[in-house]
Amino acid sequence: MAVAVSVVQSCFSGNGLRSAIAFEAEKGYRNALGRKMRFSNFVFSKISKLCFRSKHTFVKDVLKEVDSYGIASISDRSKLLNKVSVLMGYDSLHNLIENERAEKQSGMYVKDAVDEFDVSLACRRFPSIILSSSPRVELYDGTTSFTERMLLETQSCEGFLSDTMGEVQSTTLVPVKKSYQPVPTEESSKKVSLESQKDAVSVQLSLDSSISCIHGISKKRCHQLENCGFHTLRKLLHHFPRTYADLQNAQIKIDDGQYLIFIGKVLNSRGIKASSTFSIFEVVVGCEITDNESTEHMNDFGDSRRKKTIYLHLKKFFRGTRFTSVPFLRIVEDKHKEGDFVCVSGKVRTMPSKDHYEMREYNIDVLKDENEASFHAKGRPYPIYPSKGGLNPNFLRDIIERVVQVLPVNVDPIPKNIILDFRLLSLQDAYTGIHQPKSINEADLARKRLIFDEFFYLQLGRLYQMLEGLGTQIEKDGLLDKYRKPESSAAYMEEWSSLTKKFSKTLPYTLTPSQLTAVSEIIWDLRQPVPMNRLLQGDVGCGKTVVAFLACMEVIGSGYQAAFMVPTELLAVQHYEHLSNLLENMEDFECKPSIALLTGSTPSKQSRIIHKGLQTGDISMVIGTTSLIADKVEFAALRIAVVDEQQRFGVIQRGRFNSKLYYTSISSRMLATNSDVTSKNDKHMAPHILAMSATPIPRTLALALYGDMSLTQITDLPPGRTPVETFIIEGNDNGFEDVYEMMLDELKVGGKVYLVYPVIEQSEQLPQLRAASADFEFISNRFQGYTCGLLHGRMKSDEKDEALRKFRLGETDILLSTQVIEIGVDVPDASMMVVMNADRFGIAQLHQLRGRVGRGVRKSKCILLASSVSSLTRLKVLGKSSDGFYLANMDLLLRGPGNLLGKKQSGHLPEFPIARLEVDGNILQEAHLAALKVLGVSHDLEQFPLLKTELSMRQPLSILGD
Ligand SMILES: Nc1ncnc2c1ncn2[C@@H]1O[C@H](COP(=O)(O)OP(=O)(O)OP(=O)(O)O)[C@@H](O)[C@H]1O
Repeated sequence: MAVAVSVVQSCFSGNGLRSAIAFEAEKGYRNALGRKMRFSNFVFSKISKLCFRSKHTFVKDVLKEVDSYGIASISDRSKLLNKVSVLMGYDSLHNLIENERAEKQSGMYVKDAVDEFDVSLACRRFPSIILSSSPRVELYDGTTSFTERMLLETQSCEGFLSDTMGEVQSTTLVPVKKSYQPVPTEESSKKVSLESQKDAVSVQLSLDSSISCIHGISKKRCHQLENCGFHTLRKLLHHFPRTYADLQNAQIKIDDGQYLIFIGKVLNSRGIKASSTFSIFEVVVGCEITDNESTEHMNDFGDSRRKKTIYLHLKKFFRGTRFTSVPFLRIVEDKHKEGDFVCVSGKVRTMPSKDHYEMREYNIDVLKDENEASFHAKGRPYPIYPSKGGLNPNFLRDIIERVVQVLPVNVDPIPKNIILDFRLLSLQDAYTGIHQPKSINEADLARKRLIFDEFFYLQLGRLYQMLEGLGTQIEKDGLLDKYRKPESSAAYMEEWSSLTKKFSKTLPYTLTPSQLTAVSEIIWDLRQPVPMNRLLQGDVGCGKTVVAFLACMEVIGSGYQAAFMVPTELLAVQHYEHLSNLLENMEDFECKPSIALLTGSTPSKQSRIIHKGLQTGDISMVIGTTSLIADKVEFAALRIAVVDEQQRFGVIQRGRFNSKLYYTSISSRMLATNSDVTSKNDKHMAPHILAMSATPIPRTLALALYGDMSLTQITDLPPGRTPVETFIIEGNDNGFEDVYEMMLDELKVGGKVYLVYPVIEQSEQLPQLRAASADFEFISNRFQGYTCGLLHGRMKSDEKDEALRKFRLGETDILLSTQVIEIGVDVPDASMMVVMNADRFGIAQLHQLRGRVGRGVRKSKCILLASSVSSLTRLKVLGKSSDGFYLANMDLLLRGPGNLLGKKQSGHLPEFPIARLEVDGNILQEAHLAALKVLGVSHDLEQFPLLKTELSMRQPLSILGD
C-alpha cells in the first residue's frame, strides 16, 4: 500500500518542480556546473519530499540518479527527467512541458493541479491503487526512517530558481513529528468551519466578508477566485445556477454523465490521506435500483420488475495540511455512518468495475427513515453553474456549497415585516434555495426573493436620493404620498393661471378627460416647492404635445421661462409652427408669450439674439433640439424643461437642464430692482422636468427606467379617430402589385401616402432591402400624375423641412421616407402608410410609424410588407391590436427591453443579474411599494441601519444609469 501512496503523492507534485523541469529541458540542459548542482539539489529535495515515506526501490533509484545529475550526460539527464515526469503523473517529459506551456498560456499558471487531478487516470496507470474497494489506507504515522530524514534535512534546495525564474518555493524540511497534530494558527482559527462554527461565525461573518474566511480554501484558490471577481461571499452567492438538471430516478440502464437521484444505504465512509497536503474522502453507497420497464423477470416476491444493487462512490478531494490531519479525516468519515439511509443526487460516471459508479458532483442528505425516502426520491433540481473566468463550474459549485453552509442566519437587511407582507423567503433561505433547492418550487421562491432584492434596492436608492434632496419633513411626506396616491394630487382648471386658461380656450378642440387630468396633475406639481420629475406617457397621437404646451403656459403665466427639447429639427420646427399658430389665435395680445426656435441650423446671428433673449427673459419659451442644453444657453428664469421623446435623450441630457438653475422669476426680479426686495416665494431651484414618451413603455419598464419619476398616462385618444386598418402582406411580386393597387385607390380619392423604407441606399450586403432613394424613380414612374417627395436623415435640415412642408400642404402626394418620420411627425390628413421590409423594424417602432397615419378624421390604412413568409407571424400582432401598451408588452416579451428601447436608452437600464423585466414586472411593482413603505417609516433609513449599509454597498449611484 505504501507504494500506492507514494505514487499518488508524486502525481500531486507542485508547479515549482514542473516549472523547473520544463525550464531545464527547454534551455537544453545547460552545462554550467553551479546551475546543474542547484537544479539537481532542487529536484532531489522535491522528489525526496514526495517520496520520503516510500521504501520502494524505484524511488530510491530515481533519487540516486538525481543525485548524480550534475555529472550525467545530456541524454541521461533527459532520460532522468522523463522518469521524474512520469513519477509526477505526466505521460512523459514532453507531456509535462506541454502542460506547463498550456497553463502559462491560459493565464492559469497558479492553477492548482490537485483539483484537476484525475484519480481514475492514476489508478489506471498504477494498478496498485484501487481507491474504490481497497481497505482503508493507513494514514501517515511518521514511520520515515532516520536515515531518510537526515538525508532530507541536508538537501535544502532553497532558491534554486531565484536567479532565473523568480519563482522560488521554499521547501526547507523540518524533522517529522512522531504523531501529527495540527497546530491551529492564528489564520486558521479565524476561518470558518463547515459545521461546528456555524453559530459562532454568524456573529462575525457577513456577506461582504472576504472569501479567505472560507474554511480550507488555499491561497492559490483564493487568488484565482479573486481574479475572477469573487472577492466576497456575496459575490460567490450571487453566482447563480445557470439552470437545474431535472434529476431522474435511476433505472437499470445508467449512462455516463446522467444526473440521477438515488436512495440507498451507506456501506463505507472513509478519509484517505494521500499526501501531506492532499486527502480524499469517499463514501460508498449501495442502492437497489429497479428496471421499471422490464416485466419479463419475476423476483422471489413476485414483483414483476428486476432489481439490482449498484455501488456509488462519492468522492471529494481536499488540499491543504489541515485536511490531512487525522482528526479532520475522522470528522469527515463520521459524517456518514455505515447503515445511514441517504438520498444522493448528482452526475454519475461509470467505473471500470461493473455496477460501480463514481460521483464527484453530488448532494447527499441523510434521511430519517424510509418514509422520507419517497419524498426525496421524487427528484430534486440539481444546480448547474456557468463557468467564470476559466474556473471550473464544479469547483464553483463546491465552493458555493461551502459558503451556503456557513451562511449566518442574520444576514437579511430587509425588515421582517416587509418579508412577511410581501411573502418573501428570508435571505438565507433564498441563497440556500437557489443553490441547493429541494424542489423547483423552492428554487422559484428563492429566485423571486433575489429578484425582489434587485428591484427593491433600485427603487429604494432612487427614492432615497429624491428625499435627500428635499428640505422639510412635510415635503418628504408629500412626495411619498404622491407616489402612493398619485390621483390625489391635481390642480383643476379653475386653479390654472389665466394664461393657461386663455391658451386652452384657443385650442380648436376640447381636451380629452385624460389630457385634462394630465394637465391638472402637472400643474399641481409645478406649484410644489420641489422640482417635478414627471413622465408623460401616451399612445401615438393621443395629444401629449398640447398637454406639455399647457404646462409651459402655466409657468410663463407666473413669470418664468420654459424650454421644450425634441430629438429632431423636424419635430422642433413642427412644434414651433404648431404653437405659433395656436398663439396667433389668442385674442389677448398683451400677455402673449414670446417664443423662439433654436436648433443646430439656426443661423449664428439669429442664435445670438435668441441667447440674449433667453438671458434677459425677453423670450419666455424656446423650442429646440439638444442645442438648448449647450453651455452658452443661459436662462433668466427657467422653470420647466419639457423633454420630448425621453428615451432618445437619456438620463444624462435630462439631468443637464438641472444645471440651468433659475434664480428668481422675471417679474419678481424687476420688482426687486425697483424695491430691492426679492419675493420670498422664489427659491434657487432646479427646473421642473416633464419627460414625454411617445413609445408606450410597459409600466414595469418605466419604473425601472424612471423609478424616480412620477408617471402620468394619457389613456384615451381624441374623439373621432378611427382605428387604422392594418394589412400584413408578403413582399413578393404579387404582394407589391396588390399594394400599388391599394395606393392608387387611396391617391385617387385624395389621400396622402407615406412609403417607409428601412434604408436610404441599396446595399450589396443586404440586397433584399428596399431603399428609399433607389425606389424614388421607380415609384415616380409607377404613379405618374402624382408627385413624390423624398425624406431621409442624410438630407440637409432645410431640405427635410421643405419635404415635410410640401407633404403637409399637399404639394406632394407620396412621401418616400426612412424612419426619420417615426417620431412625432404630425400630418393629420396622411391616410396611408406602406412599410417596406417591415420585419426589419421592432413592433413598438412599427406602432410608432403606424401612428403617423390616422391622426385626423380620415380613415387610414397601414400596410406592412414582410420580407419573407416566416416573418409574417411576428407582424400579425400589429394586425390584431392597436393598443400601444399591449404591443410594447409583446415587444418586451419577444425581444427584451434592450431592443424595445433601442441601444441608446437601454444603456440606461440598470443591470439585473437574474431578473428579467419582461416577465418579472410584478415583482418590480411590489418592490416599489416596499421601498415606499420603508421610507415612509424612516426617510433617512436611520431606523434601518442594515438596510442603509446594504444600499450603500449596492452602489446606488450606478443605478441612475449615468
Ligand atoms: N383633444 C383633442 N381633440 C382632437 N384632436 C386633438 C386633441 N388633442 C390633440 N389633438 C390633435 O391630435 C394630433 C396628435 O396630437 P399630438 O401631436 O399632440 O400627439 P402626440 O401624443 O404628441 O403624438 P406622437 O406620440 O405621435 O408624437 C394633433 O394633430 C393634435 O392637434
